[in-house]
Amino acid sequence: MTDYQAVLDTTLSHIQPLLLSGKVADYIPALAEQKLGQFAMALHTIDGKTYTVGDCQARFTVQSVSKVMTLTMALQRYEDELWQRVGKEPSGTAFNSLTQLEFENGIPRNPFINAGAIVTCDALFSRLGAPIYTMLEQYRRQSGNDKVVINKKVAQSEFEHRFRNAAMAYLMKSFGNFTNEVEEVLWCYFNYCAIEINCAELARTFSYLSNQGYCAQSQQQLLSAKQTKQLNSLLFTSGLYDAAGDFAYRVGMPGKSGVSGTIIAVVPGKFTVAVWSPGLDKFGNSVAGIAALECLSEQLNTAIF
Ligand SMILES: NC(=O)CC[C@H](N)C(=O)O
Repeated sequence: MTDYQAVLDTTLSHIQPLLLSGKVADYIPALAEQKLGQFAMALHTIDGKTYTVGDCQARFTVQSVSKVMTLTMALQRYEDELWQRVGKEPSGTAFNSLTQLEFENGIPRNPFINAGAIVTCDALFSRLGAPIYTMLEQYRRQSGNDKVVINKKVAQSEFEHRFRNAAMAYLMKSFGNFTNEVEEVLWCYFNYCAIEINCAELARTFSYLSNQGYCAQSQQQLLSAKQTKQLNSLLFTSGLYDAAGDFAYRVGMPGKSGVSGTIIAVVPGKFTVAVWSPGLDKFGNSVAGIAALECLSEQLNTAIF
């Protein structure tokens, strides 16, 4: 039996020298208030045990990790139609790039870059009566904490500085790839990004990715085993934007990062792990977070390959 606690403890001592590396995201003023030097990591096994290290009480916003849940909820409601509106290919560009979107006629490369998540949000928006509340409730159920909230200050700050994301959404609208009111969908997207959680809750929330689509916490089959395999494959190729290849090489797991400094990663059939440390590299990925996952993967020797 693997001693996951020992693995996490070793990981923490390994990444200590990196805790002040990188820069906090400053293009969203409310996120710029995060302090360097913080770290938390939690691993949730498919038999329901959670192991933690670092400051697992600390709460942070999920940011782009929300894109995984948005896609999950959209896949519950759409079949192939969704893939007419968003692709499955790695983008090789920054998460907020506009150029490729113009060249490719308003069809984003994949659901894990901003344009792709925003169009997926638009699709979901068309199918939900109360899209923000429904999403929040889903996090509450899956995380096991019915007090999970949206950080309204972050949501508001993102909305006030929405220009790039708004440009993407309007560009998609101009190509006929947007159904609802742009501003309403953006507000919904920012609220999804601003859901506030801690590492242990986050690992539990995404435990279905390691458990063939089944969330034991909420007792829901969120996706079929096949859909889960497909989603993990897309995360592997595109979850870390234009650093997906480097992450695949170093960590060897499907993963998704967010600009709050969080990353989730999955070993199917074993566990989901969540890490958080706010210092980001130039791609917008947590420096200590990637190093921690690399260290974890080396110790366990259970990457998927
Ligand atoms: N990479 C990210 O985490 C980006 C999410 C952020 N809310 C944005 O839209 O810019």
